[in-house]
Amino acid sequence: YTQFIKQFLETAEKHFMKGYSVNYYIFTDKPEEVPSIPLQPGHNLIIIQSPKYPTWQEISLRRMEIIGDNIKERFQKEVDYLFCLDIDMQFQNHFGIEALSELVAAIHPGYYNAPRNSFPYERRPISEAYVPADHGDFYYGGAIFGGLVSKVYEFTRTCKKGILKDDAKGIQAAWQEESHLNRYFIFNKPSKVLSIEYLWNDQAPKPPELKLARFATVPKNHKAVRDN
Ligand SMILES: CC(=O)N[C@H]1[C@@H](OP(=O)(O)OP(=O)(O)OC[C@H]2O[C@@H](n3ccc(=O)[nH]c3=O)[C@H](O)[C@@H]2O)O[C@H](CO)[C@H](O)[C@@H]1O
Ligand SMILES: [Mn+2]
Repeated sequence: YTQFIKQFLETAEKHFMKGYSVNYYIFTDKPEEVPSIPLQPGHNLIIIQSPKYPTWQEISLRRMEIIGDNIKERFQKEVDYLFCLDIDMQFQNHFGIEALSELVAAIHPGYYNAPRNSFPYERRPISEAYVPADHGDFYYGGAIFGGLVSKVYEFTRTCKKGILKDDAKGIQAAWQEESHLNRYFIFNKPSKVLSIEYLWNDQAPKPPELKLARFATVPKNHKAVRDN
């Protein structure tokens, strides 16, 4: 996934939080593969060495734990707000402080127009990510969440605990950490819900109601980038 960093950072420099100070924290097990990109004054790139996990599902799941640990160790001293983002993404238009709030989630582009009973929430009651059939308002994407550092901390800690409990039972939620995220936001409402402009799937045709995308997926060859 290090191949996605260049485009992510170059487009972030054009569109993300322009005029504000920004720290980019890149989590990777391959620090030597992080390209050096010229950054604006007041912008910093910090590489955080992370363990290698055997499957893409575990890498994605473990983000909750890694982000939480790092909030405690350093982010809370260094920043006010955090956005936690997938790397296989690019910025395409302005993405600024209008997106900030105490706790922020984004509607998943695949389900913004879908009936609730089609949302891929975790449906097994044995899982900590379980969502009963009569619950849920939106289906959120796992590729972006954020907010005040303290709120993101609480959120990542709760998800991590749920993930570990599931692990002890030998199960993994339907969409890994995205399932735990969705469960959390049903019972702890985000103070801001971002529309599909802020999380768009660029491989899908744009519906007429979407005039522009701000943050969108980059196509990836699953076989080439994933170990499993
Ligand atoms: C658009 C969107 O909502 N995407 C979500 C979706 O699939 P995606 O297909 O977008 O998941 P993905 O393959 O992008 O993995 C999630 C993220 O984990 C990181 N990563 C993953 C594998 C790896 O070998 N190295 C690495 O760094 C990387 O930042 C990547 O962007 O479902 C996943 C469930 O687990 C996550 O919730 C994603 O956020
Ligand atoms: Mn992704």
